[in-house]
Amino acid sequence: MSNWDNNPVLAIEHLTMRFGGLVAVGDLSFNVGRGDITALIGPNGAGKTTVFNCATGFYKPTEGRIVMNRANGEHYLLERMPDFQISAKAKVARTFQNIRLFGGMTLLENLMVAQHNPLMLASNFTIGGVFGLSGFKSAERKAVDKARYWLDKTGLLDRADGPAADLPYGDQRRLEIARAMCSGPELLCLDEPAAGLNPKESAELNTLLNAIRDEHATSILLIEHDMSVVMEISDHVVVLDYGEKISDGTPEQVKNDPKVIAAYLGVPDDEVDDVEEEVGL
Ligand SMILES: Nc1ncnc2c1ncn2[C@@H]1O[C@H](COP(=O)(O)OP(=O)(O)OP(=O)(O)O)[C@@H](O)[C@H]1O
Repeated sequence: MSNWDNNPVLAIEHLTMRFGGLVAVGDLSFNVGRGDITALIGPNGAGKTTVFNCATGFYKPTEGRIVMNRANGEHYLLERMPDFQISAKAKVARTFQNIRLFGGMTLLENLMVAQHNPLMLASNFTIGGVFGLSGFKSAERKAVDKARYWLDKTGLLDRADGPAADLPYGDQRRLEIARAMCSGPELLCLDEPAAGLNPKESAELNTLLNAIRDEHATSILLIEHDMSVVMEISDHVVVLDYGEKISDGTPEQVKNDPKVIAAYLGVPDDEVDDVEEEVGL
């Protein structure tokens, strides 16, 4: 039995999301294995971002359940939780397809904002911070250390005090990942992390994601169009087309699935062999 069936960190169960008459996601079920890198792939408009938006509290699904199984044995039904609790309690963090950093803030400040919840608690909701109580000071020191750790891990430490908006695109993408990691997630959801990266940056991203999985007990669910990234680092691949799952398995299984090839080439299943021969696959 596969790790994702045996030990799921996230279970998507019969998820449906309708926008008026449009079914963006229809009766979708799949698991994300604990400790796996899982890729959610599919042609444009297949429903990938909608799944992310449902799992991270941006959309309330029309139907279905999304269950987060934390390592401490707690279970959370994400479709019932507001987004700030999904991050704080269920320990799910995400990045966006279009980068959303605070451009006018420094890199370090961006990572401190991500730790707002523990800092607010340590400050007794501001009072402790204003009077400089020791509990707050120690929490603040820990938050700075954590921010510096992730800046180092993402190769951005030497720019810690510069504005985020001045970073090149690839660095901004890594800063978004560092910011998400500062919230201590057990599941990290990445929406097209390799988009716009050059081959060297893509290879560095692969190393970073492997390190996050292996050294920080964080499972990863990513949406990605770059097949070199997907095939190289994923343990598990789920393929969507028109809001439905058409394939689910190891990268090798999915790569050779005629339904997947047909969806990507935009041809019916029974014409796949002919088209493959034509394009030299
Ligand atoms: N807020 C919304 N209101 C109406 N329709 C939406 C909304 N969000 C998504 N859709 C529609 O749902 C379908 C799935 O979109 P979604 O963005 O989830 O696809 P995707 O697989 O992430 O695509 P891409 O790879 O292009 O990012 C599309 O037809 C899209 O137009």
